[in-house]
Order: sequence, then structure tokens, then C-alpha cells
Amino acid sequence: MTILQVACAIIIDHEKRVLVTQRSPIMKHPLKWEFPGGKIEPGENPQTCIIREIKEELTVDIELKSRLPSSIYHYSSFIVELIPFVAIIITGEIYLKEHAEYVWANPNELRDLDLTEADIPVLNFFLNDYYNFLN
Ligand SMILES: Nc1nc2c([nH]c(=O)n2[C@@H]2O[C@H](COP(=O)(O)OP(=O)(O)OP(=O)(O)O)[C@@H](O)[C@H]2O)c(=O)[nH]1
Repeated sequence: MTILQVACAIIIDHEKRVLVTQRSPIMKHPLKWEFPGGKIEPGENPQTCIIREIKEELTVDIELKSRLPSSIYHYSSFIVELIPFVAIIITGEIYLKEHAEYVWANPNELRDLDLTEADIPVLNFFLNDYYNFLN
């Protein structure tokens, strides 16, 4: 089985809340919550991919702060390598082009969301090893 490489963004605001998006009913994993992002295209690097995907999906420009460890997850029909970046919004207003909903969530709210499975180790790493070091 091939591995689908997907870049995603953990976008934080000045209150240390995190932007999470809900997949629409017509997407794979309908109505699950995720970190926005998408598939890396041939010849693209993960950094370029995530900046492009966030502009396409949310209409905002982001600046990348850190890359976190990848999460590899075996779904029934494919394997995903989820490559997370911590980022901030530098310009634009959020307008959802594909997702059903978004929220700015604090750590307790993040833990309560029905996230896609590949995102759970990403969230755990972010909250356990990264979050407390944010200013
Ligand atoms: N964007 C995003 N995708 C994720 C996350 N976690 C995760 O397993 N994925 C999976 O990685 C793939 C990302 O591709 P995509 O966002 O371009 O998804 P898509 O709906 O366009 O895919 P499709 O065109 O195959 O339906 C999806 O199959 C999605 O379920 C995540 O946090 N963010």
C-alpha cells in the first residue's frame, strides 16, 4: 500500500488557542475534526504544500513556526503520513472553502473533539511536548 503524505497546520492564536476544522459530509472521514491541510503534490515540499493548502482551504496566509514529528496511521484503504507544522496567521480572514465548521479550541476542548485517527498522536505531542513552551 502506498503512503499518502499529507501536511497539516496547527494554527495558534495569541491566546494559545488552536484552529481545528470539521470535515464536510462529502469528504472522506465525514464530520471528523482535523488540522487543516492536504496532500503533498509531486515535486512539492511539505512547507510549500501546507502554505498552499491553507490559502486554498481557509483563504489566509500563514507563517510556519515549527515542524513536529510525523504521524503514520494505517486506515483500512490507505496509509497516511501526517506531517504537522505549528503556524500563525499573518494575513487574511478565515473563510471556509471546503470544511463544514471551524473552532478555536483550548487544550481541553481539543481533547474532547472527534479527531481523525492520524491526528491523535499529533495532538498528544503538541500538548505534551510543545504547548507549555509557547509564550
Ligand atoms: N487535511 C488533513 N487530512 C488528514 C488529517 N488527518 C488525516 O488522516 N487526514 C487524511 O489525509 C487525507 C488528506 O487529504 P485531503 O485533505 O486533500 O483530503 P481530501 O478530502 O481532498 O481527499 P480525497 O480527495 O481523497 O477525498 C484525507 O484522506 C484525510 O482523511 C488532517 O489532520 N488533516
